[in-house]
Amino acid sequence: MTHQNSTYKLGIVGVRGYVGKELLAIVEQHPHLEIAWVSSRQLAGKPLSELGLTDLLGTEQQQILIENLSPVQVAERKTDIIVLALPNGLAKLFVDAIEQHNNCQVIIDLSADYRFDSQWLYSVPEIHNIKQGQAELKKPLKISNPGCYATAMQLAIAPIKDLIKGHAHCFGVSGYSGAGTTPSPNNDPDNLHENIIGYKLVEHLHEREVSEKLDCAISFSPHVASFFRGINMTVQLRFKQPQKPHTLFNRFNDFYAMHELVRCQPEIPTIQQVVNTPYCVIGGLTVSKNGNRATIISCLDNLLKGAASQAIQNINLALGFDTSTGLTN
Ligand SMILES: NC(=O)C1=CN([C@@H]2O[C@H](COP(=O)(O)OP(=O)(O)OC[C@H]3O[C@@H](n4cnc5c(N)ncnc54)[C@H](OP(=O)(O)O)[C@@H]3O)[C@@H](O)[C@H]2O)C=CC1
Ligand SMILES: CC(=O)N[C@@H](CCC(=O)OP(=O)(O)O)C(=O)O
Repeated sequence: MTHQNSTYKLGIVGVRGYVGKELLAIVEQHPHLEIAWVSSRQLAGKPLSELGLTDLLGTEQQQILIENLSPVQVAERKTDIIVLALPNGLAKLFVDAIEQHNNCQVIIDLSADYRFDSQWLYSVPEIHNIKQGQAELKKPLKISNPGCYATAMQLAIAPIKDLIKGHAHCFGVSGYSGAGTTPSPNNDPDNLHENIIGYKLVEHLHEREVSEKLDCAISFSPHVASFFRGINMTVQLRFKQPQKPHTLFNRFNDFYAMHELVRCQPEIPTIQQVVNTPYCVIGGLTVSKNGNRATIISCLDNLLKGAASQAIQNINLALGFDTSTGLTN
């Protein structure tokens, strides 16, 4: 039974990473969540203060030691919620152990490993419905958190997907934190200096993710640029029937009216508007004179609405809290 004054214990595997660290910062401010343990191989034995969140952590919390926990050690701890913030391909070892020990209510995986697995809930909370309090019904409730680009695309397309003819064409530009902390050409400062680089120009995993989850054909070309965080997603659409700008704009306003973390505006949104926030801003809707085509832009912070704050939205819903609990002041 969920109580509005309950506190749930949460553990993070992969706390050194960009997303793990954002999660820790949110949990520290959340009224119903508290950190039970955090795991990182490289930072094992170091105090939490090593992560540099000193404004958020009390003096005692700063001294909590980061551990290097094996899958079995993670599973043995009695923890209400376990968040896996690991690179793709590593979750299964942890998931198998957690399921065997049956000590936790919710597992949430940030990677792409379970996005197409019918045993897992996939949820952009404004589009796919996690029923409030669902964690009580199934133990553990397994949630696969959507990808960052995939979230930006789905939020920009969902309200008008039934009007679209052919593919929606999506041109995404991400900050280099999207490529994680493991060195690669896509997060190499020299490579990115004064630069923007396209990659996986067809068949990026998020192309399939959006086409399947939204049941709407899309094509997607990702790019990475020299800024650290944020995604700008420009979506070009053709319509089955000519459309008027105000009809389309009203669709967006109506679709997101009850969802405070998605904002619609006439102006073109920018990454500066969303960085360090849990919001997605959709705007700049421009329709051709004949009404046959339009372009729209969505912007979000890849580490927050694209990952950590969206995970918290899903955890909130699973536990029976309002989706934005702990994310807005
Ligand atoms: N960055 C982004 O914008 C987004 C990322 N995601 C997904 O979230 C997940 C985390 O991403 P991100 O934080 O960027 O990744 P990082 O590369 O920044 O961090 C990865 C984390 O996993 C740990 N780790 C790496 N290898 C292993 C291993 N073999 N065993 C145990 N722990 C390991 C690392 O810590 P240590 O080496 O100390 O153990 C680190 O804490 C990824 O699956 C990513 O695809 C999803 C949406 C957006
Ligand atoms: C700039 C950059 O490299 N971005 C990453 C997206 C990160 C993400 O959303 O990860 P998963 O969906 O794989 O969990 C990429 O294109 O793979």
